[in-house]
Amino acid sequence: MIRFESVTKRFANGTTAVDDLSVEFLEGGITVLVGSSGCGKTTTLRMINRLVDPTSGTVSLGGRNVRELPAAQLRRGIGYVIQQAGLFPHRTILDNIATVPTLLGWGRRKARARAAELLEVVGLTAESGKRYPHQLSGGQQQRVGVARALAADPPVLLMDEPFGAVDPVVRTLLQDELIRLQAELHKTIVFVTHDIDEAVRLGDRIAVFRTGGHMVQFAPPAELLARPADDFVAGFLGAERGLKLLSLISLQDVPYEPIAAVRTTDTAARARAEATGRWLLAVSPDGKPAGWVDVHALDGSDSVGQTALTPVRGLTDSDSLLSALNETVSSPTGMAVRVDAAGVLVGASRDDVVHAHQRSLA
Ligand SMILES: Nc1ncnc2c1ncn2[C@@H]1O[C@H](COP(=O)(O)OP(=O)(O)OP(=O)(O)O)[C@@H](O)[C@H]1O
Repeated sequence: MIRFESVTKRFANGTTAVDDLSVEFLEGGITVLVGSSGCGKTTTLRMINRLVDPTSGTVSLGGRNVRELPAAQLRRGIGYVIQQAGLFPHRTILDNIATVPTLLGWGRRKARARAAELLEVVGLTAESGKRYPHQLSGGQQQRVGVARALAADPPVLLMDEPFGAVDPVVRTLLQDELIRLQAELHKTIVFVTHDIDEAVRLGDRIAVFRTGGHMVQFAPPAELLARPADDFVAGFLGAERGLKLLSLISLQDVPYEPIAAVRTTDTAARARAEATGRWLLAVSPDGKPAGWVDVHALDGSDSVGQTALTPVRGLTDSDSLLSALNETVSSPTGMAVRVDAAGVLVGASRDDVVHAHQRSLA
C-alpha cells in the first residue's frame, strides 16, 4: 500500500539522501528501515507523510500519489512517532494523546475518552494521564508518543527511532509492547532504526540501506540472515548472524518423541522402580515439567518432590531452535523437553534430532 517508484531525494546542498528507491512496503505488517547513520532512512520515512518531497519519482499510498493529496488529509491517516516522543511539555498526558482527535473536531469529551482508552492500550495507568511529560520516565513518554500516534486510529504508523533514547531493558519491553499491539491492530508500520537486533525482532520485512541512500536488500528477517545480498549486508548483520537466525526458527518442524515421566508427588521408591537410566523427568501434578531427577539423589528422600531437581524449561512449538539447542546443552540427558501451549508435557526432542534439523537449514 506504500509504494516508492524510482524515488530520489537530493537536498539543496547537493547531498543525495535517497537514490533511486523502488520498493513496496507490506500492508498490515511492520517494515523496518535499517542502516548506519546518514544512509537516508529518515528521509525515506518523511517522504511518506510529505515532511520531505522527493526530487524525482513517486511515493504513493493506497494507490494515490501522496503529492496529490492535501497534506492535512494525508497526515490524518498517518500516525508519526519520533525519538524522545516529542510531547507538548505544558499539556497533560491525556491532552497530549487527545491532540489529533481534538484537531479533528471530535469534541473535548470524546477526545479525552479516547485518550483514556489508549493510555490503557499502551500499558499506562489512568493516573498518569493527569501528569505532565517531565513527570514520566523516558520509556513511559515513548508509550505516550505511541498512544498519541494511534489516537485517530490511522491505518499507517511511521516510527522514527522511537525507542532509541531508552535503556536496553526498557527498549526490549517497548518492543514487546509494540509486537503485542500490532498483533491486535494490524497497522501498516514503517519503523526506522540503526539497531539490527531491533530490526530482526520487529520486522516482517527489513530494508537495509547503505550510505548514499541505496537500499541494498529488502527481505524477511530469516531470509536476510540466511542469505545476505553482499558483504556489506553480512557485515552489518554482524558476527552473530547464525545465532540470530537460530533464534528466528521455530520448533514447529522439529520432531519429538514420547518421554516417560514421574510425578513430584510419587514416592522415591516408585520413581526408582520406573528408572531405566540415571535421570528421570519429573512433572508436577498438573503435568508441567518440574525438573530432572538424579536417581542417586532419591536415596535420601521420601518423594520425588523432596529431591533437588535440575531445572528444565519446557519448550512450545513457537520457541526457537536456539532455545532447543540451549536446552540440549544444559539438560543432563541432552533432551529438549516439549510442552503444549498450556505448558503440559508432550514429549522430548533428542539432541541429535535438534542438531540434524539445524544442519538441514544450512
Ligand atoms: N534538510 C537537509 N538538508 C541537507 N542534507 C540533509 C537534510 N536532511 C538530511 N540530510 C542529509 O541526507 C542524508 C540522509 O539523512 P537521513 O536523516 O535520512 O539519514 P538517516 O539514515 O535517517 O540517519 P540517522 O540514523 O543519523 O538519523 C545525510 O547525509 C544527511 O546529512
